[in-house]
Parts: sequence; C-alpha cells; structure tokens
Amino acid sequence: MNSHLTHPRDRQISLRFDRVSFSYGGASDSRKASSGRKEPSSRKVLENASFHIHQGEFIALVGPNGSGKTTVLKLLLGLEQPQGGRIELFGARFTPGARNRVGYVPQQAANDQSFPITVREAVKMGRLSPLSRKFGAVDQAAVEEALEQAEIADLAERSYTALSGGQRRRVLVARALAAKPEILILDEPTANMDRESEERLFATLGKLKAGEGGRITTILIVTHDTGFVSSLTDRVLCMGSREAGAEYGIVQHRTEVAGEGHDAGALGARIVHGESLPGDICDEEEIHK
Ligand SMILES: Nc1ncnc2c1ncn2[C@@H]1O[C@H](COP(=O)(O)OP(=O)(O)OP(=O)(O)O)[C@@H](O)[C@H]1O
Repeated sequence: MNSHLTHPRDRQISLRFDRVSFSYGGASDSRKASSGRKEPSSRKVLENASFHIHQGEFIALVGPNGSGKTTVLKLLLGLEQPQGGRIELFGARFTPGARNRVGYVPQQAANDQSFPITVREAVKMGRLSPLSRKFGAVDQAAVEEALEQAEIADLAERSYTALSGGQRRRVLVARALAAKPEILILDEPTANMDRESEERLFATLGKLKAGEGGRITTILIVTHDTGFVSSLTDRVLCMGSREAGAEYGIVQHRTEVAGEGHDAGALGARIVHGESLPGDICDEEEIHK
C-alpha cells in the first residue's frame, strides 16, 4: 500500500500522550531534581491529558497564554518528564534516537543577536550530529534542499543577523528541515512575522503537507493565529479544557464533518470549517484560567 495515498488517520501513530500528568515543582521536575531545592509550590499544567497524532497529520495546538502549550512541547521533546502517564514517539517510549527524528522550530534561536554566520551556515547546523561524523555530499544536498523548501535560497550568503525577524524564523525552519524530520514542531512561527515571510512559510508548510519530495511529514504547530493555517489543519488541539476525568487536559477538535474516520467518536467536540477557523474555536467556558 502506498502510504502517501492513505488518509492520515489510517496511518500509524507518530506521537501519543496517554493520560499524561505534569506539574512544575512536581516529583520529576528536572530543575528541582538538578538543583536539589524544593519548590515553594507546584503548578499543575496537565492532568490525565491524552491525544495522539497520526503520521502526516497537520495539527494546530491552541490555548490561552499560560495554558501549557510550551510545556506540551517540552514534554514531547524530552526536556521535561511527566509525573504520570506515558508519552510515545513512533510507537515507543521516548529515546534520544526518536528525538533525532523530530524537528523543532523555536520562537527564536538562543543568542539570536550574536549569530555571526551566514544563512547557509545556520541551516548546516541542522545536519551537525553529536557523533561528529564528516559533513558529506548527502548533508550538502539536504542543506540546499532545505534552503529551497523554506524559500530562502536567495538569502543563503547573507548574514543571519542582517535578516528581519520573519526571515530568521524561516532560516530556523530550514535548519529543522535540513535534518529531514518525520515530525516538525513549530512554536508560534508567525509571531511578529512580516506578510511576505508569512506567505512563504505558508507555502513551505503546504508543500510539506502535500508530501513534496516523497516524504510524509507530521506537523504540530503552536499558534494563536489559527486562520493562518486553517486550510492545512486536519485537527485542532485545545489546551486547558475540562473533560470527564481530565481537569487539565486537551480536547481534540476535528476540522472535518463528524463521524468520518475509524476513530471518530472517541473524542470530544468536533467542528466543521471552511476557509478559516473561528477565533473562539475552544469553548471559552471550558478553558481553565
Ligand atoms: N519553569 C517553570 N516553572 C514553574 N512554572 C512554570 C514554568 N514554565 C511555565 N510555568 C507555568 O506553567 C504554566 C504553563 O506555561 P506554558 O509556558 O507551558 O504555557 P503556554 O500556553 O505556552 O503560554 P504562552 O502562550 O504564554 O507561551 C503557566 O502557568 C506558567 O506560568
């Protein structure tokens, strides 16, 4: 069976949260463990939160400020450990090897201002592995392809620091794509982005979703701007919704007519949308403050 032709929900699961609970200052909080100091109080972010994402799905993760979106990303990148439940990447518990198959585009690069390198060099960083193997022809080809995919080939020799915020964000996208990730995670990619960069990023994401180059990429995008990706989005995950048995959980909204797909019915609300997703997609009454 050609997996490209199958519906994403008939493909294997790339990522699963199974009744995940997490509190900052809780028993397995990494900062508490490393510092040895006791936090004055714990901050519960997730309780029994469950969702899963199929290979090739395009998912928007939305929710109000402080509802835990970044925390979900930290958990699935292995930067935080849940106190309860299970997180699976590619059908197994988190491993560093699985992490290498996930591309992450942060809101901004660490030390953004002091990045005295060209755009091509910044994208090359996506191919540098901790095993310090030689940078070869395959790596070079991947870098050139990522520059094209992110529509920044014309910027390749420019200094990274001379770029606009939106252009820098597209460099970070290219850096992630250079590693040919199976899952691509983007944290608020359009925040403070100029119109042209937004349009080019949208084009990049559209090509990834369409499977250009014969690769299937699963995409998880944290955004306040659901309109930006509405025509690409398969499902919306809403943070902070109260569900039976999950005080601080996540509700999955389908962006398709209710009843479709083999696992329809297992989840909460569904919505139907056309060109744009409504701003109040997550029921405000349901969102914890
Ligand atoms: N390192 C930390 N220690 C303690 N509490 C934290 C820490 N990081 C985040 N929090 C708290 O956990 C909750 C969830 O934070 P998180 O950053 O995940 O939310 P968010 O939805 O990404 O917010 P935003 O949209 O503002 O980026 C917030 O109440 C936040 O104050």
